[in-house]
Parts: sequence; structure tokens; C-alpha cells
Amino acid sequence: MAMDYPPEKLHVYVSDDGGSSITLNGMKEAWKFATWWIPFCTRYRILCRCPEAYFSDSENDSVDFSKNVEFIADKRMIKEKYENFKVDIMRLKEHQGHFGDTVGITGQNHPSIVEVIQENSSAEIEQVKLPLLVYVSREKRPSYPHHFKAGALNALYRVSAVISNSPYTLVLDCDMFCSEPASARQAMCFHLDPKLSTSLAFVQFPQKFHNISKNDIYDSQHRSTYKVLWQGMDGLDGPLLSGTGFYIKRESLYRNYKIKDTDFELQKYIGTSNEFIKSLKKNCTPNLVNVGSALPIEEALILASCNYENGTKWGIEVGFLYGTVCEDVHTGIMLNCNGWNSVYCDPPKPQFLGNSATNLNDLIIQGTRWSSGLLENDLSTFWSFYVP
Ligand SMILES: O=c1ccn([C@@H]2O[C@H](COP(=O)(O)OP(=O)(O)O[C@H]3O[C@H](CO)[C@@H](O)[C@H](O)[C@H]3O)[C@@H](O)[C@H]2O)c(=O)[nH]1
Ligand SMILES: [Mn+2]
Repeated sequence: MAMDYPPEKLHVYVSDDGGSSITLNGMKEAWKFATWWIPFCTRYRILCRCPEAYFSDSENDSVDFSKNVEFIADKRMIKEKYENFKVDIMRLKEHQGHFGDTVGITGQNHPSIVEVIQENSSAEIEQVKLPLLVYVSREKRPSYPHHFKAGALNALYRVSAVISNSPYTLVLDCDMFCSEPASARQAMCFHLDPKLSTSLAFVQFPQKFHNISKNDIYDSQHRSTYKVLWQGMDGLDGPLLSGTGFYIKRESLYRNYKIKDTDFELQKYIGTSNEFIKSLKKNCTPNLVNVGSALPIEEALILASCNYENGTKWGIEVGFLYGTVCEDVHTGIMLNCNGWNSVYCDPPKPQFLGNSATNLNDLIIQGTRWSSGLLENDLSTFWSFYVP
């Protein structure tokens, strides 16, 4: 939300696969706090946009303002708002629950929920421009396969298409956050470069972590990948898609929809929603944003339902691919086979930070998942039908 980018061009979607009311209510509280925090960051040129980190060190203040009386008063006031925000979040935790727990699996049996987080502006809050903030929990039913993260991302892709339809998307895992506000501008330098843009599918940032121990004996930082392999691949067709911290061109995930010459064929490919098909056609115009006054939530609910993809090519040819727990690598290679390439962007200041697995037990679980996923990718048949 606090990224350094024009707020009217930013739309933030949170996918809650856990279907938890605390996430929805927490977002409402966060939105209220953001109405104070974001103007404060902009006015006083604060680069450290995580309030917890910002308040922990006065070195984070810009030298131009550190002795300014107005700034000191504002900072005190915002700090108090932040403390209250934390108390409100703790209070929410006491009442946490999941949507529709009828089969005993929490958050796994409920209809789709899509909510735009807004607040009627009270006189107390000055009118500020904030990015659109949307909560999405796709429909979950025990009898329908949900396809894990790839399924969640595809639902999010469709929902965002009918609400904002931005031509570029940043994907971040739930255990990662923006630690610097500059990545959108950095990524767009590549996406808008006339020499690169026609074949550029995504700009990948390295995964960096804030919980690495001093000796890091298991290499939880994955140095071989992010410091050696991806640098080298950048000189070829670009690095593989790494699951999180990438800016992807929306159109690249829709694959060959342009060659479907009848609407009937297109519907078999991408699903029956006319609103979604409309968004797809509009997406050919870059930077076109479609946030109207009446947000098409009803259509979004249908697009996030668990049977929307039935009989379509979602997960097979369209969107993030299914059938593997390494959907990122699989999708990235497939984009490559279709003539797209990628760029590796590793600026000196880490733009994103996350949690890495640091103990042997977690690393073995993660390593087993990655190895089996990569083997699934190798053995899958996608090579034969994507290589021309
Ligand atoms: O049913 C699911 C499962 C996962 N997620 C999301 O997927 C992310 C990745 O899962 P995580 O448990 O954090 O696994 P990691 O091993 O840390 O993830 C790495 O490996 C995955 C592929 O196995 C990539 O998708 C990730 O981007 C990459 O960081 C999570 O943060 C969630 O945001 C869902 O939305 N729904
Ligand atoms: Mn993770």
C-alpha cells in the first residue's frame, strides 16, 4: 500500500486461502491506519515504510525534517495511532474464526468472499489517495481440488481482471513483505523499455530473508540460486519464475487467446464470464485501468467460485499451471517455451524480505517438496505440446 507509485494506479489484493475472519478484519484496521501512515511517509519522505521498523530507529528520519517542530508533533501522533492499531489487532485475535467450518476443516468449506476495503471518510481523516485494497477468499469445497497456490493465484487473476485489470502484477507470498518502496518503478523501467517490452513476461527480484542466522549452515539464503544461477541465466533468456517477488505482464499468462476466433472457442478456453472476456480484450491497451464507481463484485464472486474453471484451460494452458507443487518453475519454463523471456533485477537494497526455512526439519520438508515438484515438472508432458 505504501509503495512509491501513483496510488490511483495501484490495486492491492490479498488472497486468504485460510478463509479467516481475522485477516479480513485485520485488513480493515490496516486500511484505517494506512490513511494516516501513507500521507505521513509521503510528506516527510520516509523510506522505511514498515511502521514497526521505522519507530525502532530514529536514523530512519530524513535529515531535512528531523528537527522540524511540525514533524515531531506529527510523528508523536502517528506513533500513538500505531500503538492503538496494534491493540486493535490483538483484540481481533481473541475473536478469530473461519468462514463456514461445517466439515471440521477450518476455512475449507465456504462460498467465495470478495470485499473492497473502504471506509466512509470521517471529518477527522484528511482526504488521501490510497491504493484500492481488496480481500479475496476463493470458494473452497472439500470435493473440489483447489490446486494450492496456483489455484489461488488464478482466482485472483480473474477477480482482479474485472475490478482493476492492471496490465502488470506483483506477486508476493504471504510470508514476504516490501522492505523498500522502489520495486514497482524499478520493474517498470524494464517493462516499458521499447527494446525489451514486446517479449518480456516478468521481472524477477531475488528472494531475500530477514531471519538468516549468523553462520547459515544450511544456506537458507539459497545463494547458489540468487547469486549465481539467476545472474547467469539473466544473460540467456532470463531467470526462472521464483514464486514470489516478480512483476509479470498479465497478457503473458493468457497465452494464445488471440487465435480463438469465435467467442464459443474463447469461452471453452478461458471460461464463460463475459465481463472477464471483455477485460481480456481491453488488456491489449497497456495501462488501462477499469475502476468504476460501481465495482463488479458479483462477477468477481462467480470468477472466484470453485467450478468456474470446469471444462476450461485454466491451469493447463492459461494462468499458473497445475499438477505440480512447483507451479512457479513450471509456469516460467512454459512462458519461455512460448517465446517470452524474463529479467533479473537485484538492486543493492533488498526490495522484499521474507521468512526462510532455517531448521533442518523445515528444510527437509521444503527440499522434498521442491525436489518432487521439479521432478513432476521434468516428467510432465508440457514440453511436447508447447515446443513448436
Ligand atoms: O494452498 C496454498 C498454499 C500456499 N499458498 C501461498 O503460497 C506461498 C508459498 O508457500 P510457502 O509455504 O511459503 O512455501 P515456500 O517453500 O516458502 O515457497 C517457495 O516455493 C514455492 C513452490 O513450492 C513457491 O510458490 C514460493 O513462491 C516459494 O517462495 C505461501 O506463502 C502462500 O502465499 C496459497 O496461497 N495457498
Ligand atoms: Mn515461504
